Amino acid sequence: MVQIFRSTAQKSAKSHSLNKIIELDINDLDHQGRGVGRYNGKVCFVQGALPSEKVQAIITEDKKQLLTAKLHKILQVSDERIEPNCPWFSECGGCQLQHLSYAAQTQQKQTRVDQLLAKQGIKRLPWQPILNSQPFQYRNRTRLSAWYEGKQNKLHLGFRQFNSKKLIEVDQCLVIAPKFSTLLPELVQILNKLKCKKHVSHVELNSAGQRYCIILRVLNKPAEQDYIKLTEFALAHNLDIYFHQNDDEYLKVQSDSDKLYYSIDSLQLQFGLSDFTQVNSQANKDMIQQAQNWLELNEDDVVLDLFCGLGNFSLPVAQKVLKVVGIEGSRSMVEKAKRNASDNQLTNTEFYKQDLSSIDGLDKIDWGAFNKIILDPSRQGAMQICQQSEQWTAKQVLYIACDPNSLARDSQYLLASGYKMIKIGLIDMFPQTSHIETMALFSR
Ligand SMILES: C[S@@+](CC[C@H](N)C(=O)[O-])C[C@H]1O[C@@H](n2cnc3c(N)ncnc32)[C@H](O)[C@@H]1O
Repeated sequence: MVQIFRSTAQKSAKSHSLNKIIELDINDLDHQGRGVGRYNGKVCFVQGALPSEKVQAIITEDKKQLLTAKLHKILQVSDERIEPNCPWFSECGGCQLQHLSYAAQTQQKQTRVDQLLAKQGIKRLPWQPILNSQPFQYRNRTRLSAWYEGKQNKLHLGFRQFNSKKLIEVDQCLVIAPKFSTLLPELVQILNKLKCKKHVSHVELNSAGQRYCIILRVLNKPAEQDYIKLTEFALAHNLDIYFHQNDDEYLKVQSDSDKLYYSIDSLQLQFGLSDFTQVNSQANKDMIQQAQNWLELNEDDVVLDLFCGLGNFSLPVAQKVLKVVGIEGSRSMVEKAKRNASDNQLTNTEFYKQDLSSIDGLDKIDWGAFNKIILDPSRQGAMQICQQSEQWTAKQVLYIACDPNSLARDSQYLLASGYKMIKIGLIDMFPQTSHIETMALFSR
C-alpha cells in the first residue's frame, strides 16, 4: 500500500527541529530579501541575514527540502550591513533591505537578475550603469492597513508584518513622501474622531500628481459630520481627501473638483486614483529618458507601445517620432491616454483597448507596421506576445520588467526569434525593498 501519511517518527523529527538553534553561512539573498544558506542538506531562509555572514538562527518552519528560520545572532557580520533608519524595520513588511548599504542593495538586485537569466542559459549580460534613485522618501503611492480595536474604541494605521497578517502600527514611514510621513500621527487622530472609523478598511496616500491625496476606503456610507471634519483637516493641510466606497467611485470630501495630473518635462498626464502610475516619480522620469536614449528615436520611427497605460512612455516618445500606437487592457486608461495626447497637442498617436494576453487580441496587431516596440507589462510578463516575435519586423524591442522571472522567461522567446540582448540595466524604482525593475534592449 502507498504510504500517504508521514510516519510518527518523521513527524516527531520535524517537531523537534522547530525552535532549534542552528549555525549556518549565508551566501545569497532570495526574492523576498531573506538570507539564504544551507543546513543539513536543506536550503534555509533567514530573514534579516545577509550574504557573507555566519549566523545562528532559530528554525520556525521545517519542510521536506527547505527550512525557514529567524535570525538569532550574527557571528560574522557583512561589511555591507548598516543600521536600519526605520525603528519598525525588523517587524514591518514594507521594506526588506534597510539593513544593507544602498550600493550593495542594487548590486544584489543585479546579481539576482544575472542568476535568473543564467538559469535560462542567458549569460554575460551587457550591463549598463544602474539608474539609482534617492534611497528614501521616494514613494508617491502607498497603502496603509487600518484596523479598529473595539475594546479601546480606537483605529490604528500601519503595515503588514513580513509574510504575516499581523499589522504593525507606525507613526512615520521613511520611504513615503515626507509630508505624508509627518502627517501620519495627526491623520490617525482625525480618523479616530470620525463616526465611520469602524468602517475604514485601509488608507491610501497618493502624491503621484500635483496634489497630496488621502483616500479612505470605507465599507459604509460616511456621516455628514465626517465630511465636515475631514474638509477642515484637508484645508488646514492643503490636501485632497476622498472616500472610496465602490470600485471606481472616489468621493472627494471638499466640493471642488481639481483634475489630477503628473508632469514629464513639458507634458502633463492626467490620471485617476485607481489608475496604474509609477511609484517613484524621479525614477520614472529617468527611466523614460533612458528608454528614449536606448531606442535612439528619430523622426521616421513608428513605435508600438504595449501595456501603454495612460501614455507614460507613448507621449514622450511621440514628441520624437513619426507615430506611436499604444495598446492597453484598461478601457478607462486608454481613454485617458487619448485625452492626454490631445491635451498635449500630440496628433501622431493612436490608442486601442486590447487584452494582450489573448491570442485573438494579438492577432489584430499589424506587427509589420512598426520598427520599434516597447513592452512594459505587469508582473505576469508578456509571454504570449514574445511567442509571436518571429513575425515582427521591428529592429528594436525595449522590455521594461517589474519581475525579473518574467523577463528571463520572455527573453528566451525573443532570443529564439533572432533578437540579441544588447543592453540591460537596473532601474532602482523601489529602494529598501526587494523589488527589481529592469530595462533590456533587444535588437536584430
Ligand atoms: C507596469 S504597467 C505599465 C503602464 C505604463 N507603461 C506606464 O509606464 O505607466 C502595466 C500596464 O499593463 C496593463 N495590463 C495588464 N494586463 C494587461 C493585459 N492582459 N492586456 C493589456 N494590458 C494589460 C495594466 O493596466 C497597466 O496599465
